[in-house]
Amino acid sequence: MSPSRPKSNYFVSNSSLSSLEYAVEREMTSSSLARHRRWISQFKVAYSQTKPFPSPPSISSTAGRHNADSDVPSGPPPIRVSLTGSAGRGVFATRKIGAGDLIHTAKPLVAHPLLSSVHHVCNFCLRKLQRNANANADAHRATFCCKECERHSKVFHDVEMQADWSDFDKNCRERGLKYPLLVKRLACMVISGAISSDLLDILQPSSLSPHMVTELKEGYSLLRKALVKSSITDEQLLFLTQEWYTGVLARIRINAFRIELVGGYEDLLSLAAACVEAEAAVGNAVYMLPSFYNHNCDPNTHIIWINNANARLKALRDVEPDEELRICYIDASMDHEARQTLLYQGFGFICNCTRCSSGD
Ligand SMILES: C[S@@+](CC[C@H](N)C(=O)[O-])C[C@H]1O[C@@H](n2cnc3c(N)ncnc32)[C@H](O)[C@@H]1O
Repeated sequence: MSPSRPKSNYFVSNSSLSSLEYAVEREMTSSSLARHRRWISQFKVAYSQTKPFPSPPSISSTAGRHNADSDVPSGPPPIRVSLTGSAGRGVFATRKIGAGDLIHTAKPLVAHPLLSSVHHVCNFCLRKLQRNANANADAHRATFCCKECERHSKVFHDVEMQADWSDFDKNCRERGLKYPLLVKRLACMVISGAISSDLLDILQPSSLSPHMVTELKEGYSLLRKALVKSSITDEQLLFLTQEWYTGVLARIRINAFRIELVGGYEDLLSLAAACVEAEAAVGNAVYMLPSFYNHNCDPNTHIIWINNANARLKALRDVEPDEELRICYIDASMDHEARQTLLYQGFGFICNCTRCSSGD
């Protein structure tokens, strides 16, 4: 998604699913429920077929002092997904939530490091590596922060390793594209049998400009070529049509999060440096539940990443039961006109939040 959302399942826990499903069902009329049954069942598929990022290994002083999962509340998250009046589906509080409370965590459906970060972060969870991967090591070998991430990455890594991605990556690098990398990873996950090719269908797609469609055709052709040249069979590639590629990219564009880690003191310093020097992000990821959060320029919720791509949704102020939880997709410090332009060009809507309505 560019402009990137606050610069993102594997998901919440399994136990949360039943309560989420219950909350969704309770809110829907029978006809809208029928329409949404498909995505409810896809929640189940995704929950059962994808593995969550593992808990971080023991925290070292250089990796930061926070344990991203240490204060994860137990039990189902206090939210439900239902239709809003004017912004499609949204996430609502089911009870009072206090300012600063952790609402829920979410693990990526798919994550990928930026090409400039591949040797600096874990190829699975995007955790910063203690030391950069050995520059002399095989440039094609992915790096992982721990054995567990290496094991979990089997859902895409074995397939990724069979193909030569140099042309595909070169195209992304030259054009500054990051979302095709997520599509490539998803395609490898489908080929390995870890996910179904329609996993992202429940997410809202963005519309694509003619320029994007042209760019996309090239990305599709390079992806297909790389896989066809490898030992992947024609049968395994049946799903990989241009229509599939376009549908996935259109959903990623509007639902992906740009991940900036705020681990420890060192990360804070590098973030500060990145503000003036270069890219602060380490990668991009798509989640399920966080994709249903709508935008507000004065949000009551925010999403943060501490040590890795596991997202944490936190309340910024007290939230009442049934109040919609909204995050800010863009840099809220921009002026009114810049925010409106970015939201319209990136997400296709005109923001009429209280702040925008007052011209602030
Ligand atoms: C990430 S999705 C959010 C979930 C989405 N409403 C759904 O039904 O899946 C982003 C899309 O939601 C809608 N949206 C989000 N915030 C909005 C807002 N403040 N006003 C109008 N539409 C909004 C826009 O269509 C936007 O492209």
